[in-house]
Amino acid sequence: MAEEKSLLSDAQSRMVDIFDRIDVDDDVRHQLQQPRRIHQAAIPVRMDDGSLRVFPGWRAQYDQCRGPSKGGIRFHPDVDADEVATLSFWMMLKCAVVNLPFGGAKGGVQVDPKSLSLLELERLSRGYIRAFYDVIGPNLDIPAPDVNTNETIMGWMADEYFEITRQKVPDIITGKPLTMGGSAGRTAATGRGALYVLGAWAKRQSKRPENMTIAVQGFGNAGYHFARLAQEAGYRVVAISDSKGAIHASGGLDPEPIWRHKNQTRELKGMVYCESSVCTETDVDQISQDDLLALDVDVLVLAALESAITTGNVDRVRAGAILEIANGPVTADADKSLTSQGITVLPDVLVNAGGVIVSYLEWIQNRTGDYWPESYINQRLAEQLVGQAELCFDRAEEENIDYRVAAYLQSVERIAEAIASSGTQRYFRND
Ligand SMILES: NC(=O)C1=CN([C@@H]2O[C@H](COP(=O)(O)OP(=O)(O)OC[C@H]3O[C@@H](n4cnc5c(N)ncnc54)[C@H](O)[C@@H]3O)[C@@H](O)[C@H]2O)C=CC1
Ligand SMILES: O=C(O)CCC(=O)C(=O)O
Repeated sequence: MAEEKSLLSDAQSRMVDIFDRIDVDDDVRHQLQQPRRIHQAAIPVRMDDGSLRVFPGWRAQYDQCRGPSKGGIRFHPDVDADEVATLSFWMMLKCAVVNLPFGGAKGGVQVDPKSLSLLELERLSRGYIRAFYDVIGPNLDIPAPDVNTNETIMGWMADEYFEITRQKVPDIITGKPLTMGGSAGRTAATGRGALYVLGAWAKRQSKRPENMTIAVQGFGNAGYHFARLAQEAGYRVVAISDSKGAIHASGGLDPEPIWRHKNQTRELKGMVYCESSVCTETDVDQISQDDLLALDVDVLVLAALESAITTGNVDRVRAGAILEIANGPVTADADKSLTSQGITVLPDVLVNAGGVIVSYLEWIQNRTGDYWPESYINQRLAEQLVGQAELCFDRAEEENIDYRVAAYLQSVERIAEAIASSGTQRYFRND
């Protein structure tokens, strides 16, 4: 079955159509078929009880032809080399689609971070940098947060890098705490950017936020900030899920108190759902996570993990459009099915690029020492992301192609140009 392929082959299968549509040199095709490097390490961690555990970790660098590679670090029990490589491939496409001077990378550790104490988590984070400090760098490969990592972890990692290299180089990692050179606006940037892309698309469709309902799968950094800002912008957020369960209220949910409650109890259930007049507790139903994906809403937001929609559940989707905040939440075969059902998909490489755009702004601030207020960051984010999204939307309309194909074309054309500019002999030196 197609969906038993590795994640990377599934992701790569979308490139066939792209290469058929543009005149790309064979060298480029070959170069984009696999990551340039995947570094792997065993990361030893002394546990609080004195025992030693060793966690496998990876850093994949897909391509660096447009600049140093960029991408987050994920802590999750399912992380493996295939997943990290695939995420680095999507990072490469993402940075190019929004025209950042970066290639693509991603890192990960196979671990359940919820089973670690805070000190164990810090030792693991520092261990990751000890394992990979010589293959990352401000001009080489710049990590950032991803699933189950956050600004605290980026702070520990940056500090470990400073200790090893004896250099205060804040541009080594983005998504850091403000006190260590982090950028205003980075924490909410992925959700905010996704809202900007949704808004630009909705405007083209003459749809108004007040008339649109939204269900959000995944209530972490990206999903929460998206839901909060969407509600503020007038959209009605009617359902939210996380890894433990899902809640639904047709009158609308209030993301902020739900987030506070979740942070205190780690659960979505049993809380005061609304502080505003959106709904009362009795209006809220507990539903299954699968049922959230089948809700009849205007926009289904996928903000959890890869392969949320597969050929196994795609027929249940009733939303008018899908907003992909997660990386790779729809498999290639499921994507074809959505297109044939007439369901619009706003693709991950564009929708979730707000995070890396603000990471880029953080990197610039670190390199210049000139720090900017959040209002200016959000303005730059909007200009860069919406500007590039409009180019994709225009192309999709002009060429009658879906948004993912338009985004991939925009990206691959830029990458191919950079590869061409690097010359044809760089892999053939006798060194
Ligand atoms: N944090 C960032 O800046 C960026 C994140 N992304 C992508 O967005 C997605 C989410 O990332 P973050 O919010 O940072 O991670 P996070 O770790 O903060 O949150 C992930 C959320 O997904 C939920 N989840 C996991 N499995 C689920 C399931 N089966 N059903 C429903 N919910 C489930 C978790 O409970 C958690 O609420 C990932 O695909 C990530 O790669 C993309 C661009 C940037
Ligand atoms: O902020 C960054 O550099 C990368 C964020 C990330 O991992 C992603 O966009 O998937």
